[in-house]
Amino acid sequence: MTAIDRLIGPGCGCDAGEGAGAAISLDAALERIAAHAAPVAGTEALSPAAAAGRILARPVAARAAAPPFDNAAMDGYAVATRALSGEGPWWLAVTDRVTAGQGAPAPLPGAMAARIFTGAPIPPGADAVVMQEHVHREGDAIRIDARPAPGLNLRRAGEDMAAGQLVLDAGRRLGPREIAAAAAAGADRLHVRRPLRVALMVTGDEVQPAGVARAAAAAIPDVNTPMLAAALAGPAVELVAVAHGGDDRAALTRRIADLAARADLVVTTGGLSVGEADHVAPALAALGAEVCFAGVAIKPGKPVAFGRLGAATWLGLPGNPLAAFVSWHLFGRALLRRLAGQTHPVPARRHVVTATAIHRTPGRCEIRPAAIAGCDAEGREIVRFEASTQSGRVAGLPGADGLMFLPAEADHLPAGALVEFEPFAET
Ligand SMILES: Nc1nc2c(c(=O)[nH]1)N[C@H]1C(S)=C(S)[C@@H](COP(=O)(O)OP(=O)(O)OC[C@H]3O[C@@H](n4cnc5c(N)ncnc54)[C@H](O)[C@@H]3O)O[C@H]1N2
Ligand code: MOO
Repeated sequence: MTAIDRLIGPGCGCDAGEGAGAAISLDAALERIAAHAAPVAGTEALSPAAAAGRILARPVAARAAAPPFDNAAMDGYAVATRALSGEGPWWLAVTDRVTAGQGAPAPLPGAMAARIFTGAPIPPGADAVVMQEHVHREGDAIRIDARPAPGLNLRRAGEDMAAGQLVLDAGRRLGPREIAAAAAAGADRLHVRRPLRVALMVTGDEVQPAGVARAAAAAIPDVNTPMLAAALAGPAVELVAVAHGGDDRAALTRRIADLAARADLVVTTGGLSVGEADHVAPALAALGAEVCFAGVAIKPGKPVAFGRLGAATWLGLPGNPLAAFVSWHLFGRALLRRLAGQTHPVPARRHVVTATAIHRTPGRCEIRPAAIAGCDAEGREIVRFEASTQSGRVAGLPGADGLMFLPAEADHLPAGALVEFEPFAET
């Protein structure tokens, strides 16, 4: 009998035999998230600046060529190279002054020059800009000693983007790089997904806000609420509720039902294990949740669970803070991306080598915080880490650069073993 009675309800489509038994693999769990979480409906149109951090719902194509007209790449003098006859030096009268932002300049008559500034439109007839440092100016004339090549210091219309060119696919998270491209494409409105409504609930009577916990016997400071609120902070998420569920099962059940009615995603921590005081799974069962997995063969994070509760999605993280952190990193972020419609691939894991030997109990894929500590003689990154994984300890997290993955079957890995590593940097 599993902790959750109604594993894999109708419509979920998961493999009931596998899901209801032992913990499934990390990859199988990620596949179930991909298969059973769908992007939420609802989009809005925002200016590029206001869309920062949101997920693009429609592709962006260039409204016009970028740059829109030929313009100067340097401050200097626009000239017509074909009008420079014979050998230099050439003396040219300066007939015009063209600044960035002014209207269309007059055509350049033959062997003359126009003073021009970076970004200013190139006068018709000119085909090169000579930098002012390469010109000798006397009064209203300039002397050029070396023949400029046609196209010198010119930025041609459309050389960055052609009109109509696809610049961004739907599903991209809009960071500074994407917003730069969208703005250059002339987009004044970007269609983005509405923010995801997320409710967060930690459980356990012993878990209290830090100030309360200091004063109370047998209480511990709540790590998971601030940690997950920080992980969720950002324009693509609206944190609609931050709740604390106590160890009263009926009250907890009502609270979860309330959160599920208000949120696209309910994230709980704790109460997932097998003790009588672990009430989250029974509460979910009482509410008729469809559970796609409950238990993944990873360490830490084994009890992590995922399913649906009415129209909401539920992610149950273990209470131990490192287990909650790791399972959020692996599954929470994948689930958020999926619900938010973010389809652009995130950077893949890379390979690194271990600084020291590892002895461990095989069985679960182990995910251990690790810090990059330099490179070996072959240029491979070396990682350092603590001697064992303790799912209640988080003191080492600030010193880590990412998570390393130790294969489930490995009981001994020598120093210098090749392992997978996923950096913490935004993915
Ligand atoms: N008999 C068994 N016991 C346990 C098993 C098992 O298979 N059989 N699994 C262990 C594993 S692995 C984990 S991980 C934990 C997960 O337990 P829960 O998800 O039910 O979490 P809790 O029991 O509620 O809490 C565990 C631990 O974490 C502390 N905690 C909880 N919430 C917070 C918070 N917000 N901030 C800081 N610390 C928190 C809590 O006080 C407990 O010490 O179960 C093992 N047991
Ligand atoms: O799976 Mo638990 O998260 O090891 O402590």
